[in-house]
Amino acid sequence: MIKIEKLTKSYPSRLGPQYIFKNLSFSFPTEKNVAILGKNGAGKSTLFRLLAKSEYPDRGRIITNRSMSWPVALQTGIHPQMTGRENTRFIGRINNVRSLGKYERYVQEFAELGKKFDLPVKTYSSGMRAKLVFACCMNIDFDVYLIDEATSVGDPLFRKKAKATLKEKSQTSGVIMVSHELDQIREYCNSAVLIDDGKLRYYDDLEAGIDAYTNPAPKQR
Ligand SMILES: Nc1ncnc2c1ncn2[C@@H]1O[C@H](COP(=O)(O)OP(=O)(O)OP(=O)(O)O)[C@@H](O)[C@H]1O
Repeated sequence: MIKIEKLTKSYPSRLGPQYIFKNLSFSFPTEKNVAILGKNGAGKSTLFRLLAKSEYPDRGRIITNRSMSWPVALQTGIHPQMTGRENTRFIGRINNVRSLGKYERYVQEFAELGKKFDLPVKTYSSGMRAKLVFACCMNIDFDVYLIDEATSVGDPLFRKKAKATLKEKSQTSGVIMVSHELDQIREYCNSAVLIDDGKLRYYDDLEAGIDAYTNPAPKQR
């Protein structure tokens, strides 16, 4: 169960508070993989951050009994001064990974960083950092993976592996995905939530959701 209850979220601005969601209530289906759709600025990333609890609402709450990954592309929780290995252990610990040694070995192998796994992350290229975060996330068994453009991680070889891993996860766990790439969405999702004007509309059929997103009905004046 992932339930949004009477949630309000705004950001301060010079024009006064900008409301993204006002008193929003919504239930995510748990047996489906959900694509979050909406035009630029609709609030997809904001919703993602709220789901991941990396941001808090002004009012209201999100209730869930499912474990959710952090949004992979955000790279939150990575400490530049710490090495890849230290970051891996830290992430494992805060996510209650049982066998930290095994987790560390899996991440090291998956991330393909070689000796640099023992160097501070601040010395990594952006692709290396992204690979580390992706490896840390995919090697934890979450109920739901929050995916934001994550399959564009790394070089083409790594990307192939990232896609295959994500495909496997999408068949055994839940996926909530934000992407403007419809091909990517079709690969991992089978339903959609369309954000429009601060409201969420659920489409049990992905294609119906994509159609509503790409061919919006004219707005009433
Ligand atoms: N930290 C912030 N401070 C102020 N305003 C913000 C902040 N983050 C987002 N916003 C505003 O909230 C609204 C929703 O932004 P969000 O990034 O969630 O949209 P999005 O649907 O993910 O857009 P895109 O498709 O362009 O990535 C936008 O109007 C944006 O300007």
